[in-house]
Amino acid sequence: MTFEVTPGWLNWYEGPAKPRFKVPEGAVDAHCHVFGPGHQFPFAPERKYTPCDASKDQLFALRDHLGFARNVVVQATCHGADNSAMVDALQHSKGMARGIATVKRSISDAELHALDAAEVRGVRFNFVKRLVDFTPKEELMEIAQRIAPLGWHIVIYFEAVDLPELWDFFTALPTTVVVDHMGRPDVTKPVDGEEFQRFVRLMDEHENIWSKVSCPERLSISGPKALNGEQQAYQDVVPFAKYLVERFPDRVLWGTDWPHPNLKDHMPDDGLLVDFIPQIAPTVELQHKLLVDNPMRLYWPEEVK
Ligand SMILES: O=C(O)/C=C(\CC(=O)C(=O)O)C(=O)O
Repeated sequence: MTFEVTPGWLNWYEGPAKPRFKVPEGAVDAHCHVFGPGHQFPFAPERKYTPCDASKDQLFALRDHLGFARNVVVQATCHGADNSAMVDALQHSKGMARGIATVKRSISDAELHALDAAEVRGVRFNFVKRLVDFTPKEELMEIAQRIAPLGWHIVIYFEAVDLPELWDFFTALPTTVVVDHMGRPDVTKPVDGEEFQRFVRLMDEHENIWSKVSCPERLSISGPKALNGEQQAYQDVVPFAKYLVERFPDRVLWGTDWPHPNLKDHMPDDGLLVDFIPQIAPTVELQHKLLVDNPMRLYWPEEVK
């Protein structure tokens, strides 16, 4: 099957810079995706966008180029609940990738166990309205109850304005909960303002809630963009991510978000995105927790003594 990309689609950046920041040995890119290739792993009929292809081999080449050791491959909504492209990536990673799946209530126990055997370690619940149709919360809670005994966790994606309405559901989840992209704060509002502090309170009051301090390129309004060698990219996002890294050093994760679906303005140079990390994790100790200790504890606990 061949697919036409969504009009205006930006392809991922080819030939990224070699990062100046050397990530610690064993670093994990804890948020990235694979798309297709569409002829091998067709995109889902219910998808809200059609991306360009972004294969596992291209993902692993980027991992090596950036100096990372491992990936967490997150099921993207363009593949719906057909996890086969993501699972194929895990199976070709030589144990260096783990996955987050999307599942429906109708999934059988045998299918869940097959995903577990393929090194999936969690499910993603997406509440971003432009990306998915609505799923009733009782269905999601039923899925949560079924995956909890596997030792899996739940990744949630939502926008900051929706947190009040989702709060009770999130805080009732029975597993570790990982929030994508800091709950998508509006970075034109202050760090100590009501909206971001609501998110901080969520993490303060609930020790099972973690955050990815990822996606400055998606959240930034004023830039500058991670292009053309820029070493001080996305200044408006730095205070938000740094705040979380310093306040919750043991519950933060970082990922490239390659291949950066649905960006409209520019496609970042992934090498320069890696150079963003020391801005938000200024010490060697914080960098090691963010890039190695925390993701290893969550995704490869059997390797952590
Ligand atoms: O890549 C991300 O994390 C963010 C996405 C895409 C997405 O979540 C998906 O398709 O599943 C976005 O904001 O468009």
